[in-house]
Amino acid sequence: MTAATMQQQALTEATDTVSSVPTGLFIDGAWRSAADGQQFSVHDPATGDVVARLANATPSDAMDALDAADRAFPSWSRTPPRERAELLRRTFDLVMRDRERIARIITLEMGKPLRESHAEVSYGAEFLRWFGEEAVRISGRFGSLPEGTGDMIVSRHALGPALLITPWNFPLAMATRKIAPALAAGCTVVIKPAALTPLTTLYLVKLLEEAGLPAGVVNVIPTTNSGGATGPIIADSRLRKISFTGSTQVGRVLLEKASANILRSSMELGGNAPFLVFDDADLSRAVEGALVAKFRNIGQACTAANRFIVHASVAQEFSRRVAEKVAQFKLGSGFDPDVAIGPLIDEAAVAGVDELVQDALSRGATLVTGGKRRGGAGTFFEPTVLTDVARDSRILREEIFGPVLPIVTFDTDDEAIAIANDTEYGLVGYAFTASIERGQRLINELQTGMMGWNVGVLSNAAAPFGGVKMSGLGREGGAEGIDEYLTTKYTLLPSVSRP
Ligand SMILES: O=CCCC(=O)O
Repeated sequence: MTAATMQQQALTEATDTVSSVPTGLFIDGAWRSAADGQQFSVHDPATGDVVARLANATPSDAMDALDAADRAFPSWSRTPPRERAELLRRTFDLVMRDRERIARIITLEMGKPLRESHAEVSYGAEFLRWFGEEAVRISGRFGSLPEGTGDMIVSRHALGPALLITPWNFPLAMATRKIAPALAAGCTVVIKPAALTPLTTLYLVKLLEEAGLPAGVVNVIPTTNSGGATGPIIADSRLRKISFTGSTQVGRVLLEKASANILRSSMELGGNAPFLVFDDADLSRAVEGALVAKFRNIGQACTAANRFIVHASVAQEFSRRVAEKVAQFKLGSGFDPDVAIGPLIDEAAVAGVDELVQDALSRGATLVTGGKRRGGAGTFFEPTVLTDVARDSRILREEIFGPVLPIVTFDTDDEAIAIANDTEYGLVGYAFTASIERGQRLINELQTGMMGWNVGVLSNAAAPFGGVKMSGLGREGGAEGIDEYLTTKYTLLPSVSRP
């Protein structure tokens, strides 16, 4: 079969799959249309075509969702952890059963190449399995006061109803990374998926329903009126937790709103990841790492390497090898099996990336490959490599969120670390060096929540994902992920004399 035939067949299958995605809101265990009957459209970014029309949740729907989550909380938080775990495990099995369908939905609504959508399904499903396993390991402790006058019990409890706001770039994984720990902890949720990519979440909720989800435990409110729908929920004192993944700008607004009721808040915000290549690095491994750290998800990941900081003695060779590979990347529909770079999510994304490239060029950067948007239908930007990027270029300060790889050089370790830390963000850093001492120094001195040492991708359900500085608050995944949905209670009782 030719690539074109395979692409057409995959697109047809995806369109068929979308017809099995519910188009309503899911509130209190039932699918329904929006209170005012309004709908909105979801588009395929590769063609601009409308792929679905969905109910557009109103503020009144949103409050119904919170009511349902609040009503369900007492019973769900007392449901035995093993039962909560088994619901998550059954959902994991159903996601794996339907992985082909889910991958197609992701590519159709978000644009990434189908093989990357498959990788997202595996990655996203793991949060269901991992937190199912964590649900039965929520523990406290017992101790005595140092004075011997009392005994203390430290217990942990589900926080209450949680609002989860997810982004468009990993429509499955960002939903499971929040829903799974919340449910494992005993919290109930209202989830608002990104209006650009709500189909994957709706399909996931259909699977949760099939797995036996009790009414009200998960409620979904796709909407184009994000602030209008979530504002009243955040202002309601029954809500006890907010978890958001998205831009620092929006995170700051949500934190301000959340401060009114002193809400427990998890914020997974922007990044500006440095990618350091030292003179002792294995260059083949560094090039391989650079390609995945930059071009995974078409560069649209908060973890995407944003600034390539390369030792002057290897910069020319590194740039040559990277550019040679990038120039071969095929740009096109994610359903084409040969495509490495799909469309950006929308017009605004293309315009934003273009502006950053133009700014860098105007300050003297050299364009090695790519550099412009592709004409015709869809929102495509060529995979691009820039060298000699001036330090004051916007592209080194702002999150690119697109397939552009800018390279700067350094001479000393001190200089490399200073450049890497010269940002308000601190999500992840990548470092390629064979030196253990240098790696250890970087662990201590890179101002980030995560570090990839000789690897270009590090996301995993078992790992605590999160940042420092303006990259956010809290951790998702790992043993730490469930803590975000639990509160700690200390109880003191008089000590009794023990033998
Ligand atoms: O874009 C944010 C999430 C990226 C990831 O989980 O690897």
